[in-house]
Amino acid sequence: MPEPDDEGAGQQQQPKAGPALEGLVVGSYCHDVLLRGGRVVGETLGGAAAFVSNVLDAASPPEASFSVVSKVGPDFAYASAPAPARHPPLLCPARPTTSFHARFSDAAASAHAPDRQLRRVHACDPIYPEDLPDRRFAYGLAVGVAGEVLPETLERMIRLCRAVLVDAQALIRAFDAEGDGSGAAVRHVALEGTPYAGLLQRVAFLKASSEEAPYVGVETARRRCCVIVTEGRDGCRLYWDGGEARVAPFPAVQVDPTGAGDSYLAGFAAGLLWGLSATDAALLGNFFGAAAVSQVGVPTFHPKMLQAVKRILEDKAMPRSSPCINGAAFTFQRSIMHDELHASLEEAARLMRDQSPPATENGDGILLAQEPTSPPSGC
Ligand SMILES: Nc1ncnc2c1ncn2[C@@H]1O[C@H](COP(=O)(O)OP(=O)(O)O)[C@@H](O)[C@H]1O
Ligand SMILES: O=P([O-])([O-])O[C@@H]1[C@@H](O)[C@H](O)[C@@H](O)[C@H](O)[C@@H]1O
Repeated sequence: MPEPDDEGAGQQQQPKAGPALEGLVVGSYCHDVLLRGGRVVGETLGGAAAFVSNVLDAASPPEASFSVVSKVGPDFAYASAPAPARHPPLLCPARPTTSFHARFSDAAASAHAPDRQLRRVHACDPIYPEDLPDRRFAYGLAVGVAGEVLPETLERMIRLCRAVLVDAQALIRAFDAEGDGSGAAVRHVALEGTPYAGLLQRVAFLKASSEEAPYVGVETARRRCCVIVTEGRDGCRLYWDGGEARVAPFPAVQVDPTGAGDSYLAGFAAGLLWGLSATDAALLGNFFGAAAVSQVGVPTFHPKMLQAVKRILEDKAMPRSSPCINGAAFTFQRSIMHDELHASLEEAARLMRDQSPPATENGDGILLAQEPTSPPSGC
């Protein structure tokens, strides 16, 4: 696992030490407009920073903390929402808040939402290296959605953080302005051809959806860092140099796929913070990804469900001093308690489902409710 990378830092001032288990989340909050069949059916707080902060605040170990570096314009409409209120963004007075239109077809029903057509309508300023706090962190999450995490910013994150986890959408998105005022269509470019490719060797985990995976080049990337491919309702797979694992999902009735990948990555990071191996931590990723799709926008978690999850993690996780996110090296393989952990979390997931009203198509609902998925047999 990479140490905070001091490459080239010799001639620069060394960053100060930070709290033992402090994380750094880098990516901007945004405005999301959800359209179904051309009709606006939802306007919500968005941006990976919102979904990630939501899960880390809910599921991190008590001794962990994190800072968020995010940028918004004076038009930001969600300053009082829990995540931005707890982790205030930087204000860019001369720029609009980043905003996306997520268009779904009338018949949208897929967990991967391949028919989710994204358009970036506004983009706030990028996040520059100098915007990052000058201190060391146990881990960093590079979670840009609109290209705001620049290569030089990711490079500085690598120097500041003991381990960096990256969402591929921060690296491989391109934006094709249509010129008709409807914003820029979001498409993907091959990671190998971007300025980020050379940084992969110094990243600990790279997460990509199955739609993004072909642009990442899993077989090449896995030789540089652990690659996680999320597969919607089918869970996820981990690929590292020397092994791979499939991790079963949790049942969910999908009403809005937005933020599933973001919530997954935050749940995964929280699992590492609890001392779980990467394959076991992926269960927590699947758990919070499933929670995210069960609600429109940034999900709220029932306190009883969170209590159950924390009891499980306190009971099953390794002592936090174990070599994981703040140790010498990551453990990738599933542990002997993997299946038991899945079963316990599934019990907690039932609490969440019992507490939230069934998803229905009621005009305000984003997408058709889906039958809860029954997880396939273990890996
Ligand atoms: N319909 C669903 N049912 C259960 N879990 C889901 C569903 N959709 C997503 N998830 C969970 O969220 C994770 C991320 O979702 P995915 O759609 O693959 O990512 P992204 O949002 O980046 O496209 C999945 O690996 C899975 O664990
Ligand atoms: O759904 P997901 O891929 O995990 O992440 C989403 C981004 O892809 C999207 O650009 C943004 O507008 C949403 O708020 C959310 O962050």
